Amino acid sequence: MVLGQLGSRISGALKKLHEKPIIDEEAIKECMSEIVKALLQADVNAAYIKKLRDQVMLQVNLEADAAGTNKRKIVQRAVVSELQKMLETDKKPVKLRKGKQNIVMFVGLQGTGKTTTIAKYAYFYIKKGWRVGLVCADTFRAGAFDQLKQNAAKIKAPFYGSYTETDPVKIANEGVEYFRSQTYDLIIIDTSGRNKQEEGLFDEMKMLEKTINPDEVIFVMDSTIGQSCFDQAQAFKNAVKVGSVIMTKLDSHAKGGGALSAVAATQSPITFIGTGEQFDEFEEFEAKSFIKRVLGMGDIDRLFSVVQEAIPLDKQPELLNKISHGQFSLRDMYEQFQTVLKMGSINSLMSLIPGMNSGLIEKGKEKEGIARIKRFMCIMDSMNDPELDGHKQLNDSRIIRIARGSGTSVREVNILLEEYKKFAKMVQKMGKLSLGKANDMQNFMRNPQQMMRKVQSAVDPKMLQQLGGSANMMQMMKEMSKLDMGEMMSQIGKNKRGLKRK
Ligand SMILES: Nc1nc2c(ncn2[C@@H]2O[C@H](COP(=O)(O)OP(=O)(O)OP(=O)(O)O)[C@@H](O)[C@H]2O)c(=O)[nH]1
Repeated sequence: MVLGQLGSRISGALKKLHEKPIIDEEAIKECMSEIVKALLQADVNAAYIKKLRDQVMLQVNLEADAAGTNKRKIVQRAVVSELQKMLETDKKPVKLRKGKQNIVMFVGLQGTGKTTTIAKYAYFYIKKGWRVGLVCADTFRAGAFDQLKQNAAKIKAPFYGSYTETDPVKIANEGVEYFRSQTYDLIIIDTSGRNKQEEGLFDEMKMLEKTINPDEVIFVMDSTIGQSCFDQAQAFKNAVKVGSVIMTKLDSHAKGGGALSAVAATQSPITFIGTGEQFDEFEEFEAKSFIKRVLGMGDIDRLFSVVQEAIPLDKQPELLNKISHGQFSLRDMYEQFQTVLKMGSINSLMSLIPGMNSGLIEKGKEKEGIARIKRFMCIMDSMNDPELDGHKQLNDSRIIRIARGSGTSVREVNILLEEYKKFAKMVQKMGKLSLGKANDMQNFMRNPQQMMRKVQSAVDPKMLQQLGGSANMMQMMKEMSKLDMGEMMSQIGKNKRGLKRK
């Protein structure tokens, strides 16, 4: 999780407060002083920190007199709410609509990660089924054309640009017209950057904005400069109609907290954050969810919507039914792999679960895992229907043929079949425990210890270890058991209705 260090220091200070036998003024001051230090180190503006501290103390003093109020809870609630306020803006970003030809222009200085971010942003919409076209109107930097073209090829998006044309306005116009005529949902324009803010850049941005009249202008900001983001964001905002901001490189620097709060202070809504160099290292930003995740409090609402978006609504009952009967074919495994790939980063998914350590799977290992899943899927693409549905066993000659057809090796096909057997066995055991039935999920929440023992006997020890061991699973279940089931179920209902509308 981005800003993990800041989050663990704040949650550590709150935890220490929870452990104190008496919560007096001194204990609260001590807790707040640790939080203040952590925020200062993340480069958050001192005036903001002072406001946050004063507001928390005010809340404690106001509410503590009411009978039965728990000071620990008041402090925690006030800290979360003040951090949230610090990252929120009243202004809402433009909502793009599929089916409408949305034109989005990206602006930002050189090296901030603009071109990479464009590919991430396009990929985000392509995964949702949108038709996205990319236009390179950066005629300033020599390598810009090739870089965007290569990125476009990687995400399988069409690209428009010219090696020889030097007028960015002309290219942008032609590119927009080209994708418009082909009824694309989203047309993204990459524009030039400069090493520093200068009039030449702003004049070019203004000309482009006037000519192509974009629905949205997105400013890409490098978060590693911390608080200085304020001046830069303000300068771009004054030059063109910046509707929203994407912050990059939040994975790589301690100053991220300062950068986020500084941009929010310009009243520009932050819509996404970049958390790595890969195209799926990109997260939607929503202040409350972000704060809860940074503090290890999870975000169950978002977890439900992510899972439900990934598993099609009509497939959900079918899947539960199959698991509860212990059935699992190679085709089911293929579909599960598809779901995992659609859900994006496993680590960011983990951070949505309360109490779950989001850095559980090392970064490099996660990528290896995804590459392996993709190879397994290639192998399964070379199988025929009876083999995928478990109606026909694979003999040696078929295994050799499948390995050749998928460009893999016999050894890899055998590894896949071994993995499949382990999965199928686990599903069979889960079926016997009826873990898949919805009402048993409630027992799961109510009596985590008993259910934990059942899970331990069903889950492959290696997989359990990957999830942080049984102690971590236990903690996660305890946290989940604290949640209000009624609220969770109603949330599922809400999300289902939302999905049906699409
Ligand atoms: N760690 C990390 N690196 C990133 C992120 N986003 C982009 N980068 C890297 O930042 C560097 C600069 O990114 P580019 O996309 O080339 O920068 P740019 O802003 O398009 O540059 P110009 O086209 O010159 O304006 C590249 O090495 C990217 O891989 C991020 O979220 N995290």
